[in-house]
Amino acid sequence: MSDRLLVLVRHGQSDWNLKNLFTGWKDPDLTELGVTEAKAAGQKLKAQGFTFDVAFTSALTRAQHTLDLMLTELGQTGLKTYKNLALNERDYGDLSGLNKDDARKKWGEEQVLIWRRSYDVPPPGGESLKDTLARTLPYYVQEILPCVLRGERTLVAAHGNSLRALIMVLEKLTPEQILKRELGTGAPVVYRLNADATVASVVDLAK
Ligand SMILES: O=C(O)[C@@H](CO)OP(=O)(O)O
Repeated sequence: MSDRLLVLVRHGQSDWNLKNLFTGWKDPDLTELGVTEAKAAGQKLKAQGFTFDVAFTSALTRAQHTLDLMLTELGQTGLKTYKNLALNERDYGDLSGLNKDDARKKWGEEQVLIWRRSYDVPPPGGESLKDTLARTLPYYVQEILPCVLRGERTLVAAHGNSLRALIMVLEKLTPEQILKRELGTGAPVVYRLNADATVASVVDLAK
C-alpha cells in the first residue's frame, strides 16, 4: 500500500458540547447524538471502502469512545491503536467547565472569540492553539507521520482544537485562516500525502 492515507475525525458530540461548556482536558463522554455521529462516521468511511492499518487517539474518553464506535462499524475492532495525551483537546484552563454564553456576557463576544479561535492568545491558565500545536506537532511528526509515509492507512480520532492545530500545519494555513476553520463533530477529513509529507489531496466528508 503506498496510499499514504490519513483520516482525521473530531469526536462526536460530548455531554459538555451539548451543555455548551468549555471542556478542554475535562473528560465527559459522548451524548446519544455523539454516539450516533461516531457510528455514522464509521459507516461513511466503510461505505467509501476505507480500511485502516493503525489508529491514534487522545487520552480522553470522548475521542476513544468515538474511535471504538467507528472501528466497530468498520469491522476493525482489533486494530492497533495508540493513545496519547499529545492529541488531547487544548487545555481551556480557568474557562474549563464555564458556560460559553455566560463567558460572552462576562468578557464580551470578541474576547471569547479570541480565546476560542485565535492562534496565540491563551485563555487564562490554559493553552493557546500555538501551545497546543507545540505538543501535537512533535507527536504527529515522530509517531503518526512515519506510519502514513510507510503506507499504513492511518485513522486519528481527536478533538476540535488539537486537530485544528494539525490541520493548520498540513494545509499551511495562516493564523487568520485558522481562526475561521471549524471542525464538525464526527466529520472525517481525508488526506492523501505526497512522499515528502505535503498534502496531495484533502476531502472533507462532512460536505
Ligand atoms: O470546549 C472545548 O474544549 C472546545 C471543543 O468543544 O470548544 P471550542 O469549540 O470552544 O474550542
